[in-house]
Amino acid sequence: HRTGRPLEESSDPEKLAASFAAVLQSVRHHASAWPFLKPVTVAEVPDYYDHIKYPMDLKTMGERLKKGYYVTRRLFMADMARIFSNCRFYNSPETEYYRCANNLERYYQTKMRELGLWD
Ligand SMILES: COc1cccc2onc(N)c12
Repeated sequence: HRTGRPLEESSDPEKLAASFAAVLQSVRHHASAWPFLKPVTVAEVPDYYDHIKYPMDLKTMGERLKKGYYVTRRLFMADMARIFSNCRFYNSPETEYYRCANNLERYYQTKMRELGLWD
């Protein structure tokens, strides 16, 4: 639960980064996060980068967070959405990957709402 001013009004970048870190941490620990924990390798998927021009993963997001890249909600939400859209673009709907993307995205949105970061 949340206390104090609604987060979306807080312009405090440190508070925002702390909230993004909390969302990222819980998303990383979700059972459906395993395909997204680190970049897809060419070894695993030789043609992946012929199809996916803007790859993203949770490890890269953690690095960006540490570097202070996520100065707005929009930047954080764009990278997270990219993880799911890449997965649903590359994989067919009946695959385990596609199901993981949908499950994890639902959980992510719930966490964002809990922190007053959604809409
Ligand atoms: C290990 O992750 C994968 C392996 C194979 C295809 C994939 O599409 N999206 C992924 N995250 C993925």
